Amino acid sequence: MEKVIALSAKNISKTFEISEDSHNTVKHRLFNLFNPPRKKKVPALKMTSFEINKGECIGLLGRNGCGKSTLVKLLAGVYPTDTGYVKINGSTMLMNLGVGMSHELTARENIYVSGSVLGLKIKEIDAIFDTIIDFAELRDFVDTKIKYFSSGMVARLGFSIAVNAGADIMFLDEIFAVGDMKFQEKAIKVFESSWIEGKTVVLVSHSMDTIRKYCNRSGYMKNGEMVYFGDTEKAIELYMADNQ
Ligand SMILES: Nc1ncnc2c1ncn2[C@@H]1O[C@H](COP(=O)(O)OP(=O)(O)OP(=O)(O)O)[C@@H](O)[C@H]1O
Repeated sequence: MEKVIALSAKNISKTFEISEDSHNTVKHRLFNLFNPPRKKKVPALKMTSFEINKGECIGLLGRNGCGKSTLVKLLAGVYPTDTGYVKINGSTMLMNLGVGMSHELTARENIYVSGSVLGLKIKEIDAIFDTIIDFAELRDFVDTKIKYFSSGMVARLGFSIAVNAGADIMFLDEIFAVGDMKFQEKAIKVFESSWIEGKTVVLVSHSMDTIRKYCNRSGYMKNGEMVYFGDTEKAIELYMADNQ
């Protein structure tokens, strides 16, 4: 079968500038009038390029803070890149714990907003609305603002929207940590039975079993750098060596 490119990242990078000392009280500000807060640059993603083919499931591995979430946010267009560009062929959706949800809106409103962002028409959202609510097991909370939800409930709603309204390219950041054990089993079942087929997936996970099971290629990152992008077993080997 001919390969179709779903996503191509060319020379992308991202550096954050953070203030080391916030000086946020009046006293602090007065005493530090001539001593402004120090800025620190965090190179969260150093220059990298790669391509992902349609239908591939790509794993992203690396220790805490190595830049995995920053990379998926750049690919999904949540952050602009400092350099280079990301070319996307299809609709995208980023899923992690609660991202993209507005806490001032109810579950119902969030479903309509997320569905519209994914390009669905109101009628199309109407058609999948009940399935989303039932899968998330949130029937009693349809018209409750999600700021009153537990983090697991928000995550379940996000997962259910992603499963039922899903985009062509899915960025899944530690999704199997969503909800309680019963929900996790359900999430894995739906991921395996229907979802992974035909979708392009970028999967961030600290679970080697998950990466090994689903990903044909993987990226291994260290200190903001994509050290390796290719065979999953090799990426796992490098990650394991980094954890010694
Ligand atoms: N919005 C932000 N503003 C400033 N610094 C940030 C921001 N987001 C991430 N960083 C920094 O960028 C670096 C990479 O963070 P990132 O969240 O991408 O790592 P990660 O590999 O996803 O980590 P984890 O496995 O813990 O989720 C870290 O040093 C982090 O402190």
